[in-house]
Amino acid sequence: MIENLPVTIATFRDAMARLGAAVHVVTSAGTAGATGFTATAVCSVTDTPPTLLVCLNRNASAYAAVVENGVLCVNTLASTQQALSQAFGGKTLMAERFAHGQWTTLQTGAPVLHGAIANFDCRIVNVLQIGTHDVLICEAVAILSETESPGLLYVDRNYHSLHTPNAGDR
Ligand SMILES: NC(=O)c1ccc[n+]([C@@H]2O[C@H](COP(=O)([O-])OP(=O)(O)OC[C@H]3O[C@@H](n4cnc5c(N)ncnc54)[C@H](O)[C@@H]3O)[C@@H](O)[C@H]2O)c1
Ligand SMILES: Cc1cc2c(cc1C)N(C[C@H](O)[C@H](O)[C@H](O)COP(=O)(O)O)c1[nH]c(=O)[nH]c(=O)c1N2
Repeated sequence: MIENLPVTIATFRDAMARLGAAVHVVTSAGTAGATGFTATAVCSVTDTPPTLLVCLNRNASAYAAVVENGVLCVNTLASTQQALSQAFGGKTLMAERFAHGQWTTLQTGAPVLHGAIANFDCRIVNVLQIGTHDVLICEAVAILSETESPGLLYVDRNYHSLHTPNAGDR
């Protein structure tokens, strides 16, 4: 039998760090005000109806406002937008986070980031509590997708560009 690692928070995080993930700035606005946070725990659930999930730590400063607003926008970052990931990734004052980037709105009023590779404007339709996190089940009501720019990848605790070299670059 192969010797396995003890399952601790550290071994779980070290193993999870090996998984590459797209980086998103998840924003919200409404009666509780504008808020946002960086997330990699985002996943497609079903296309009928078009549904994503977003995992949000209940200790995050954005948590209460996101749940009260009941809407959010998943802004999937381009490789040139690493500074936004850092600004929304913790500790920065909320007003300062939105000083980075240019913002508009679509259907829900959640801030929509200009230059993202995709924007999913969503209503939160269900919430599951799992441990420290809420799993937000989100139905997309409007989408923008800009396919030209390479995406931003987070893996091994570092950022990378998802630029795929074409034949001319090799
Ligand atoms: N799902 C999440 O809540 C999540 C995901 C990624 C990063 N983060 C946070 O971002 C910061 C930097 O992360 P890092 O990747 O550089 O190093 P890290 O060692 O804190 O995390 C490594 C990996 O473990 C997972 N992870 C980390 N914290 C988690 C949590 N509380 N719940 C579930 N999964 C978690 C993520 O996949 C992460 O990429 C940390 O504060 C981390 O907690 C949180
Ligand atoms: C690359 C990367 C990826 C993630 C995060 C961070 C970073 C840098 N964070 C953490 C989250 O962005 C951070 O906790 C919030 O911004 C809350 O910080 P404040 O409580 O506002 O300081 C995060 N948090 C969360 O609840 N779900 C997630 O999927 C992620 N993913």
